[in-house]
Formats: sequence, C-alpha cells, structure tokens
Amino acid sequence: MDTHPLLEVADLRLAYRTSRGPVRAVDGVGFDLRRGEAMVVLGESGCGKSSLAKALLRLLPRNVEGLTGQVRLAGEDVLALPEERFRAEVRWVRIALVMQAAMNALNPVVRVGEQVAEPLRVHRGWSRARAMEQAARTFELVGVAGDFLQRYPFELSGGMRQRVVLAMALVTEPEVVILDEPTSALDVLTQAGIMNVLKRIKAELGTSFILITHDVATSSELADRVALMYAGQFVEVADAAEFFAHPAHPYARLLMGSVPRLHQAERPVHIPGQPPSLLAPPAGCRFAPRCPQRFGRCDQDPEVFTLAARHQVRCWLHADGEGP
Ligand SMILES: Nc1ncnc2c1ncn2[C@@H]1O[C@H](COP(=O)(O)OP(=O)(O)OP(=O)(O)O)[C@@H](O)[C@H]1O
Repeated sequence: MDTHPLLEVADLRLAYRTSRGPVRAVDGVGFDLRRGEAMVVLGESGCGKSSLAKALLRLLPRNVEGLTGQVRLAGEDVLALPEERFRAEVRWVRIALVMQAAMNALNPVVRVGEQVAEPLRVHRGWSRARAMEQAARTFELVGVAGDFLQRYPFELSGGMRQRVVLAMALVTEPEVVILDEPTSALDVLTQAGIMNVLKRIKAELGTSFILITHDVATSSELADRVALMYAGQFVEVADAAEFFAHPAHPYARLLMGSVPRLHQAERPVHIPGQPPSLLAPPAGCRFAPRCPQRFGRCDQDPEVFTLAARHQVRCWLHADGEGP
C-alpha cells in the first residue's frame, strides 16, 4: 500500500441555511486516506455523514452556506477548483459516490448496461460501443453476468441492483469511491456478498473507499481505518484494528459495547440521551451531556489529541495529566 495520502481533508465545514438558523452539519472534519485503503465513517443518524460525502463531491443543495476547508487529491486542493474543472476532472472521474438508496433511483425505463456506460459517454466522451465494452468488464468485476446488461432495473433483485449501482461508480476507474449506506436496505447474506465484492475490488484495483454506515458489524471486515463521527465532528480516527481493540473516546467505548456479538452473552448497551441539535450544539464537548466520564474540563471545546501514529481522539481524557 502506498503510504502517501491520496486524499487529505482538513478543517472541512459546511452549514445549511434554515429558517431557525444555520445547521452546522460538518464542523471541522479532517482525515487522510491512502491509496487502496478503506475508511469507514461511523455515526448515528443525523450526525453529518451524508453531508460530508456530498461535500467531498461538491454536490450540495442550494441552502448550503460556507463550504470551507481543504480537500487535497494527490496533493491538489480540489475544493478550490472552479466548478467546471471539478466537473470535468474530479466528480465521477476521480472521486465517485454511491448515494444512499441509489439502487432505487436507477432509471426504470433504461437498460442497466446503458446506465452503467453513461458516465463514460458523458465524462469521457466515449462512443457507445466502447462505453458498453467497459460496462461489460465492470459488470464482471462486480459479479454480474454479462447478459444482465440488457435488463431493466425491475428485472433485478435488490443485491443485483446494488451491484449495478456500484458498477456505475466504478466504470470510470476512480481513485476514491464513497459509499453511503450501501447495504442497509439488503438482507444479511446479500450484504456479505456486496462487502466481498468491495474487498476484491480494493485488492485488485487498489481503489480507496470511504464507507459510510451506522452498522459497526458489517463495516468492520473491510475497514483499514475507522472515523467515528458525532454531531458534525470526527471524535476519533484510528486504524481499524486499534479502534476495535482499544477505542479511546468514551462514545466509541459505549458504541463498541452496544454492538451485538454472536458469541457473547452481553446485552447490547443503550447509550442514554440524544445527540445535540446541530442548530445550537452545546459549548464544550458535544458528547459531554451523554458521557459517563465527563469532568470539569469538558465545558471547553476539546482539542484533538494524537495517541499514536494515525490515531487521534477529540477528548480531554487524553490530555496528559487530565481526567476525573
Ligand atoms: N438540505 C438541508 N437543509 C437543512 N438541513 C439539512 C439538509 N440536509 C441535511 N440537513 C441536516 O443536517 C444534519 C446532518 O444530516 P446528514 O444527512 O448529513 O446526516 P447523516 O449522518 O448522513 O444521517 P442519515 O444517516 O440519517 O442519513 C441533520 O441534522 C439534517 O437534518
């Protein structure tokens, strides 16, 4: 694996304008991702995961104000590119996104082969024949038989439609593929099939993945890295093995305790309380109101502490000499 970061995100922020004030959905997010690496972004519903994904592709609704920060792709700040260049060179070409519920958004009256070939025709200007050949190769890659190219979405199962959507994202051979809850609508066996496809693509093509999910269990197999998001911020980022074995943030520890395990009699732990509103997040640590380990200093906004190489945590418990 290349150890230079392919994607470096720093201090990414965005807010939605609403009649009740700005909703700060992404509030100072930073991370890096290497070539061939998969990062799982974990977090409860509403913490800003989809907003982060859309920000990376600059695919945001009109009521977004102040998208700021840096998104460096192989060293170039693509957030600063003019929209035309971003559209021609980055979006769907070098970074692709499989949106939440995309498999339900396939065009019902167009054969799936044509839909998978379309990004090549639009973004690369390829002929239909050449694009269809590449679509067929991509179908093979995601484990869909070639004769499915001629089918309509309604003729496919949910798992097959999800593979088609994945093929649509992969057909231009992007360096980074972001998947927003790619398996949440599927049954467990079908989910496992999709995760295996992702693993194979990662190994064969060296594609980097950002996988957004609230499902700790299915994501753990693919993840090299884990980012835990809470109320618009990353509260912990670490190598997956380290994160699962030694979660450092109290929220991560509670969450790990709340993952049902097959061979363990432990009952899932419910984390009492609600995430704060992103309209007016509390001053200081945003998790403090729900945190069993909170102490005096949590009234102040926590700094990000580095525990080991590539392991950061946003929590005062990790400031030297601090703690309850
Ligand atoms: N267009 C919008 N206008 C105003 N607020 C929005 C808009 N889109 C999202 N939000 C708000 O921004 C916050 C983050 O939403 P986002 O969809 O990014 O979260 P999420 O973690 O992906 O949640 P989910 O898993 O439920 O999709 C939420 O409070 C949501 O209500």
